[in-house]
Amino acid sequence: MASKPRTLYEKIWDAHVVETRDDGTSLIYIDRHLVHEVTSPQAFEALRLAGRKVRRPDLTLAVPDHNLPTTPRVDAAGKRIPIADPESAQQLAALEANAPAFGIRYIDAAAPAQGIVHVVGPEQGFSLPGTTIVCGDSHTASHGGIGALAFGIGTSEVEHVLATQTLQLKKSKTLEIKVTGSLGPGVTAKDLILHIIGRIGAAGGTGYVIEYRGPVFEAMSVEERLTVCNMSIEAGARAGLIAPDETVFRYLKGRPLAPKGAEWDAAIAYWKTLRSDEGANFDKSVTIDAGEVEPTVTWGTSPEDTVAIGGVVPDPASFADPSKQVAAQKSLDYMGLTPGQRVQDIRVENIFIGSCTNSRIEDLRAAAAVLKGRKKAQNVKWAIVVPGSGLVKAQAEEEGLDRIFLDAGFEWREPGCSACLGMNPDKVPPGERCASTSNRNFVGRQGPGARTHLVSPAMAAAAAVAGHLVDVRQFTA
Ligand SMILES: CC(C)[C@H](C(=O)O)[C@@H](O)C(=O)O
Ligand code: SF4
Repeated sequence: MASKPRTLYEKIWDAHVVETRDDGTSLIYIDRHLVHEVTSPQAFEALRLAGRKVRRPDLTLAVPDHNLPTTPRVDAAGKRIPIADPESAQQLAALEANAPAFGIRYIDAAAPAQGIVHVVGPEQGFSLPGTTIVCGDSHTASHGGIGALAFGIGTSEVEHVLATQTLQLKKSKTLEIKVTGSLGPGVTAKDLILHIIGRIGAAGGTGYVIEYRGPVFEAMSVEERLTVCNMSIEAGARAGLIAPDETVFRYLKGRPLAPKGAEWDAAIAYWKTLRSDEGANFDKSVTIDAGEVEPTVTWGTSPEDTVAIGGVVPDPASFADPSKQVAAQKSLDYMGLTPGQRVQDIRVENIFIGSCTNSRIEDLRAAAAVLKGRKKAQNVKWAIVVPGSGLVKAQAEEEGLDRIFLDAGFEWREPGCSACLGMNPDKVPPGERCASTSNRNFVGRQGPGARTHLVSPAMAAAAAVAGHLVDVRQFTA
């Protein structure tokens, strides 16, 4: 008898179940564990107190990213410049000490391969198709872009994975997001995922693992797929997945930690089986026409508060749900916006190009293509580009992108999370606006009182030149 058709999620899940208990929870084997400085100190401390070791240090990779200032990390003499903020300095010191003490592979803050953990994983070939990947970080969903079942966990779970290489989990439901047609010129993966979240809502994916399906995703580069899956968590989903294909295999081949030789051939043979079977059943399915997607921005304080660039700030009364009406009014008050205001009239004083959503080489190329030969507007006080990793930075410099950014009036920084969240010195001042390529526009996310508009890299670059949110297609037409 033919076996029941399974979704990609079910295939990866089945391959990792160690045991399932009567209450429906399962013990899942974890293939890869990424560790950063913010959510790991207590986990290591607990192991130390219990006298336990890390079960599989070889499957664990640590790299600092959140708290590091993006200013130079070594002085002219090659000496490390200490971090001024005591808490950040302490967390970095803890990771620097814990990694060698527990035998874990560590990428130093000043090493060329350092970067945002979700940029580093795929880049090093640590994140692989069909693996289970966890990290004490919600945007671990990113790695779904290479076909891994990847999701964020809490600090106590970080400890559990370090100690046992397993995790207790309940199986998620499956949500198919099918995108038909193709994206128009100037419309990017970021616009698409913002549009999707606008459609299904910030809780639309709660309880689900999303699989993104259709020709649009098949045509995407790995970088674009990572952008899409990165924001699955902003739709409330546990994880996001795109079936791995030749594009992914080509991307991974030869990466430092990817399999080699016969192991590579065996891996490819397995990875080719990683797609949802014909007739596999999803618990829910949503279809979106790519042709309807415009360059998209957010107007409020939830990633679901999206609007096409040609649109207007919505009237809270226009929402059917009374609680959404209240939330929208609060958002508008915080954002300093009025209903009916044209989105293109919203002036911005800050531009942030970076974060695990949009700091890979293609993102920087897209922004530089708009900025080439142009300058940021007078009213834009602060514009920074923060490459996702040292390798991205080096590649961009080789291509001369740094010159384009600097000539346009941008700062060119060291890799890290930067202004994506206010945990390091890169902050947007209170009451000011930022066109940001990051993934969260929450109250205070980029600093107390900061007002965030989420956009694609090309849209951020266009806003820098115009001094207000603007349709990038005016620049590229
Ligand atoms: C600090 C970290 C735990 C947090 C996360 O889990 O996502 C951060 O990366 C974020 O983006 O808000
Ligand atoms: S770049 Fe932003 S979203 Fe990504 S891990 Fe860092 S803080 Fe979280």
